Amino acid sequence: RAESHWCYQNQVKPSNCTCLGPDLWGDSCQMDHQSPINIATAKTEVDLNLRPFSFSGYDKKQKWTVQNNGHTVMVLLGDEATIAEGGLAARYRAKQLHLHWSEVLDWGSEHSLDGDRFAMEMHIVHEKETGTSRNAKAQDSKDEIAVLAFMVEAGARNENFQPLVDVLSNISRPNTNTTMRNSISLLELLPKQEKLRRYFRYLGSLTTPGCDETVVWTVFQEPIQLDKDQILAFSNNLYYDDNQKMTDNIRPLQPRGQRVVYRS
Ligand SMILES: Nc1nc(-c2ccc(Cl)c(S(N)(=O)=O)c2)cs1
Ligand SMILES: [Zn+2]
Repeated sequence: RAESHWCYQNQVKPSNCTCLGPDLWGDSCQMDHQSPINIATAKTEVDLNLRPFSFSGYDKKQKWTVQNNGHTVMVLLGDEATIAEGGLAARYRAKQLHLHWSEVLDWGSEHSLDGDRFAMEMHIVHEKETGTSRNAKAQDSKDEIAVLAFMVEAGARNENFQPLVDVLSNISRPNTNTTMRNSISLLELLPKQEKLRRYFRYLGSLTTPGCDETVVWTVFQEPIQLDKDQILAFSNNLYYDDNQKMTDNIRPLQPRGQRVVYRS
Protein backbone atom coordinates (compact mmCIF):
# COMPACT_ATOMS: atom_id res chain seq x y z
CA ARG A 1 0.00 0.00 0.00
CA ALA A 2 1.39 3.42 -0.88
CA GLU A 3 2.76 5.20 2.21
CA SER A 4 -0.09 7.41 3.50
CA HIS A 5 0.97 11.07 3.48
CA TRP A 6 0.13 13.47 6.29
CA CYS A 7 -2.87 15.79 5.96
CA TYR A 8 -5.23 18.05 7.90
CA GLN A 9 -8.39 16.75 9.55
CA ASN A 10 -10.74 18.11 6.86
CA GLN A 11 -8.87 16.04 4.24
CA VAL A 12 -9.43 12.73 6.05
CA LYS A 13 -12.15 10.77 4.23
CA PRO A 14 -13.81 8.01 6.28
CA SER A 15 -14.30 6.09 3.03
CA ASN A 16 -10.65 5.07 2.60
CA CYS A 17 -7.44 5.83 4.50
CA THR A 18 -6.30 8.39 1.95
CA CYS A 19 -4.07 10.29 4.37
CA LEU A 20 -3.04 10.57 8.04
CA GLY A 21 -4.84 13.30 10.02
CA PRO A 22 -3.21 15.24 12.91
CA ASP A 23 -3.97 12.54 15.53
CA LEU A 24 -1.99 10.05 13.42
CA TRP A 25 1.00 12.23 12.51
CA GLY A 26 4.25 10.41 13.33
CA ASP A 27 7.87 11.48 14.00
CA SER A 28 7.97 13.98 16.90
CA CYS A 29 4.30 14.96 16.54
CA GLN A 30 3.13 13.08 19.64
CA MET A 31 5.80 14.63 21.94
CA ASP A 32 5.08 17.22 24.64
CA HIS A 33 6.71 20.49 23.49
CA GLN A 34 4.57 20.93 20.40
CA SER A 35 3.05 23.91 18.57
CA PRO A 36 0.66 25.67 18.17
CA ILE A 37 -0.57 26.61 21.66
CA ASN A 38 -3.07 29.03 23.18
CA ILE A 39 -1.24 31.97 24.71
CA ALA A 40 -2.94 32.98 27.98
CA THR A 41 -1.53 36.50 28.04
CA ALA A 42 -2.09 36.99 31.79
CA LYS A 43 0.19 34.00 32.48
CA THR A 44 3.04 35.28 30.29
CA GLU A 45 6.19 36.57 31.98
CA VAL A 46 8.03 39.74 30.96
CA ASP A 47 11.55 39.04 29.71
CA LEU A 48 13.64 42.22 29.44
CA ASN A 49 16.00 40.46 27.01
CA LEU A 50 13.19 40.43 24.45
CA ARG A 51 14.43 43.56 22.71
CA PRO A 52 13.19 44.78 19.31
CA PHE A 53 14.29 42.77 16.28
CA SER A 54 16.82 44.03 13.78
CA PHE A 55 15.76 43.16 10.22
CA SER A 56 18.36 43.04 7.43
CA GLY A 57 17.45 42.69 3.78
CA TYR A 58 13.75 42.80 4.72
CA ASP A 59 13.44 46.00 2.68
CA LYS A 60 14.81 44.45 -0.53
CA LYS A 61 12.10 44.23 -3.23
CA GLN A 62 12.10 40.71 -4.75
CA LYS A 63 10.12 38.84 -7.40
CA TRP A 64 9.56 35.67 -5.41
CA THR A 65 8.73 32.15 -6.48
CA VAL A 66 5.43 31.09 -4.95
CA GLN A 67 4.35 27.46 -4.74
CA ASN A 68 1.31 25.40 -3.77
CA ASN A 69 2.96 22.43 -2.00
CA GLY A 70 -0.28 20.63 -1.27
CA HIS A 71 -0.41 21.89 2.33
CA THR A 72 -0.05 25.67 2.04
CA VAL A 73 1.09 28.47 -0.25
CA MET A 74 4.83 28.95 0.24
CA VAL A 75 6.93 31.95 -0.85
CA LEU A 76 10.60 31.03 -1.32
CA LEU A 77 12.64 33.93 0.09
CA GLY A 78 16.01 33.32 -1.53
CA ASP A 79 18.29 33.58 1.53
CA GLU A 80 18.62 37.38 1.19
CA ALA A 81 16.99 38.50 4.45
CA THR A 82 18.06 37.90 8.05
CA ILE A 83 16.92 38.79 11.57
CA ALA A 84 18.90 39.29 14.77
CA GLU A 85 18.29 40.63 18.34
CA GLY A 86 14.70 40.00 19.46
CA GLY A 87 16.09 37.88 22.31
CA LEU A 88 17.53 35.43 19.77
CA ALA A 89 20.92 33.82 20.45
CA ALA A 90 22.13 34.22 16.85
CA ARG A 91 21.34 35.71 13.45
CA TYR A 92 18.75 33.73 11.44
CA ARG A 93 18.29 33.61 7.67
CA ALA A 94 14.78 33.83 6.15
CA LYS A 95 14.06 30.75 4.02
CA GLN A 96 10.32 30.76 3.27
CA LEU A 97 7.04 32.23 4.32
CA HIS A 98 3.68 30.46 4.22
CA LEU A 99 0.25 30.87 5.71
CA HIS A 100 -2.53 28.94 7.47
CA TRP A 101 -6.15 30.01 7.01
CA SER A 102 -9.87 29.22 7.08
CA GLU A 103 -13.02 30.48 5.37
CA VAL A 104 -14.32 31.05 8.91
CA LEU A 105 -12.77 34.37 9.81
CA ASP A 106 -12.16 33.58 13.47
CA TRP A 107 -10.84 30.07 12.95
CA GLY A 108 -7.89 30.30 10.57
CA SER A 109 -4.92 30.97 12.86
CA GLU A 110 -2.85 28.17 14.45
CA HIS A 111 -1.95 29.97 17.67
CA SER A 112 -4.70 31.64 19.71
CA LEU A 113 -4.40 34.62 22.06
CA ASP A 114 -6.60 34.23 25.15
CA GLY A 115 -8.66 31.78 23.13
CA ASP A 116 -9.12 34.23 20.26
CA ARG A 117 -8.25 32.93 16.81
CA PHE A 118 -7.76 35.05 13.73
CA ALA A 119 -8.58 34.70 10.04
CA MET A 120 -5.07 33.61 9.07
CA GLU A 121 -1.56 33.21 10.46
CA MET A 122 1.56 34.03 8.46
CA HIS A 123 4.85 32.27 9.31
CA ILE A 124 8.25 33.55 8.20
CA VAL A 125 10.61 30.60 8.70
CA HIS A 126 14.29 31.30 9.44
CA GLU A 127 17.27 29.00 9.95
CA LYS A 128 20.05 29.71 12.47
CA GLU A 129 23.21 31.11 10.92
CA THR A 130 26.02 28.83 12.04
CA GLY A 131 29.70 29.74 12.04
CA THR A 132 31.73 28.24 9.24
CA SER A 133 32.98 25.44 11.49
CA ARG A 134 31.11 22.16 10.84
CA ASN A 135 30.54 21.34 14.49
CA ALA A 136 28.49 24.52 14.82
CA LYS A 137 25.83 22.80 12.72
CA ALA A 138 24.03 21.35 15.71
CA GLN A 139 20.91 20.33 13.83
CA ASP A 140 18.88 19.31 16.85
CA SER A 141 19.19 22.43 19.04
CA LYS A 142 15.92 23.74 20.47
CA ASP A 143 16.33 26.97 18.52
CA GLU A 144 17.58 25.73 15.17
CA ILE A 145 14.59 27.40 13.52
CA ALA A 146 13.05 30.79 14.32
CA VAL A 147 9.50 31.39 13.09
CA LEU A 148 8.00 34.90 13.13
CA ALA A 149 4.21 34.45 13.40
CA PHE A 150 1.78 37.21 12.45
CA MET A 151 -1.96 37.03 13.00
CA VAL A 152 -4.10 38.22 10.08
CA GLU A 153 -7.53 39.74 10.75
CA ALA A 154 -10.29 40.89 8.40
CA GLY A 155 -10.21 44.67 8.00
CA ALA A 156 -8.92 47.18 5.50
CA ARG A 157 -7.71 46.07 2.06
CA ASN A 158 -3.95 45.57 2.06
CA GLU A 159 -2.48 46.60 -1.29
CA ASN A 160 0.91 45.17 -0.30
CA PHE A 161 -0.55 41.64 -0.30
CA GLN A 162 -2.27 42.01 -3.68
CA PRO A 163 0.72 40.73 -5.75
CA LEU A 164 0.53 37.49 -3.72
CA VAL A 165 -3.29 37.29 -3.84
CA ASP A 166 -3.19 37.83 -7.63
CA VAL A 167 -0.97 34.80 -8.33
CA LEU A 168 -2.97 32.30 -6.24
CA SER A 169 -5.14 31.38 -9.25
CA ASN A 170 -1.96 30.39 -11.15
CA ILE A 171 -1.08 27.78 -8.50
CA SER A 172 -4.48 26.25 -7.74
CA ARG A 173 -3.18 22.73 -8.16
CA PRO A 174 -0.73 21.12 -5.69
CA ASN A 175 2.94 21.04 -6.69
CA THR A 176 2.70 24.07 -8.98
CA ASN A 177 4.95 27.13 -8.93
CA THR A 178 4.74 30.65 -10.27
CA THR A 179 6.63 33.93 -9.93
CA MET A 180 5.13 37.07 -8.45
CA ARG A 181 4.89 39.81 -11.09
CA ASN A 182 5.37 42.91 -8.96
CA SER A 183 8.19 42.85 -6.52
CA ILE A 184 7.44 43.56 -2.89
CA SER A 185 9.64 43.48 0.18
CA LEU A 186 9.07 41.44 3.32
CA LEU A 187 8.89 44.66 5.33
CA GLU A 188 5.88 45.82 3.25
CA LEU A 189 3.99 42.68 4.30
CA LEU A 190 4.44 43.32 8.03
CA PRO A 191 2.74 45.72 10.45
CA LYS A 192 4.60 49.04 10.85
CA GLN A 193 7.97 48.37 12.47
CA GLU A 194 7.22 50.36 15.63
CA LYS A 195 4.31 47.95 16.24
CA LEU A 196 6.71 44.96 16.22
CA ARG A 197 8.18 45.67 19.66
CA ARG A 198 5.39 43.72 21.37
CA TYR A 199 5.57 39.94 20.95
CA PHE A 200 5.33 36.59 22.75
CA ARG A 201 8.18 34.04 22.87
CA TYR A 202 8.21 30.29 23.64
CA LEU A 203 10.02 27.12 22.55
CA GLY A 204 8.01 24.64 20.47
CA SER A 205 7.90 22.74 17.21
CA LEU A 206 7.07 22.79 13.55
CA THR A 207 3.27 22.68 13.27
CA THR A 208 3.60 20.22 10.38
CA PRO A 209 5.23 16.77 10.34
CA GLY A 210 7.97 15.86 11.44
CA CYS A 211 6.94 18.39 14.18
CA ASP A 212 10.62 18.70 15.18
CA GLU A 213 10.93 20.45 18.59
CA THR A 214 13.54 22.84 17.24
CA VAL A 215 11.56 26.09 16.86
CA VAL A 216 11.93 29.31 18.85
CA TRP A 217 8.52 30.92 18.28
CA THR A 218 7.78 34.65 18.13
CA VAL A 219 4.07 35.55 17.97
CA PHE A 220 3.54 39.28 17.36
CA GLN A 221 0.66 41.01 19.12
CA GLU A 222 -0.11 43.43 16.26
CA PRO A 223 -2.19 41.70 13.55
CA ILE A 224 -1.85 42.27 9.81
CA GLN A 225 -5.09 43.39 8.13
CA LEU A 226 -6.40 42.06 4.82
CA ASP A 227 -9.92 42.62 3.58
CA LYS A 228 -12.40 39.70 3.42
CA ASP A 229 -12.00 39.18 -0.33
CA GLN A 230 -8.22 38.94 0.00
CA ILE A 231 -8.54 36.43 2.87
CA LEU A 232 -11.16 34.32 1.05
CA ALA A 233 -9.02 34.33 -2.11
CA PHE A 234 -6.75 31.74 -0.43
CA SER A 235 -9.58 29.25 0.22
CA ASN A 236 -11.26 29.96 -3.13
CA ASN A 237 -8.24 29.60 -5.42
CA LEU A 238 -6.08 26.91 -3.84
CA TYR A 239 -6.67 23.14 -3.79
CA TYR A 240 -5.15 20.32 -1.74
CA ASP A 241 -5.83 17.93 -4.62
CA ASP A 242 -8.15 17.59 -7.59
CA ASN A 243 -11.36 18.37 -5.85
CA GLN A 244 -10.77 19.66 -2.33
CA LYS A 245 -10.32 23.36 -1.57
CA MET A 246 -7.28 24.19 0.53
CA THR A 247 -8.76 25.63 3.72
CA ASP A 248 -8.49 24.98 7.47
CA ASN A 249 -4.83 23.98 6.98
CA ILE A 250 -4.35 24.47 10.73
CA ARG A 251 -3.02 22.04 13.31
CA PRO A 252 -5.15 21.62 16.47
CA LEU A 253 -3.89 23.39 19.64
CA GLN A 254 -1.26 21.43 21.60
CA PRO A 255 -0.83 21.30 25.41
CA ARG A 256 1.45 24.06 26.76
CA GLY A 257 2.52 21.73 29.59
CA GLN A 258 5.07 23.32 31.94
CA ARG A 259 6.34 25.71 29.29
CA VAL A 260 6.45 29.43 30.16
CA VAL A 261 5.46 31.93 27.46
CA TYR A 262 7.43 35.18 27.71
CA ARG A 263 6.45 38.64 26.48
CA SER A 264 8.59 41.55 25.40
N1 LIG B 1 5.85 21.23 3.45
C1 LIG B 1 5.53 22.11 4.42
N2 LIG B 1 6.38 22.59 5.33
C2 LIG B 1 5.76 23.45 6.18
C3 LIG B 1 6.52 24.05 7.28
C4 LIG B 1 7.93 23.98 7.27
C5 LIG B 1 8.63 24.56 8.33
C6 LIG B 1 7.94 25.19 9.37
CL1 LIG B 1 8.83 25.90 10.68
C7 LIG B 1 6.53 25.23 9.36
S1 LIG B 1 5.62 26.01 10.63
N3 LIG B 1 4.07 25.90 10.32
O1 LIG B 1 5.93 25.35 11.89
O2 LIG B 1 6.03 27.42 10.58
C8 LIG B 1 5.83 24.66 8.31
C9 LIG B 1 4.44 23.65 5.93
S2 LIG B 1 3.95 22.73 4.59
ZN1 LIG C 1 3.24 27.47 9.49
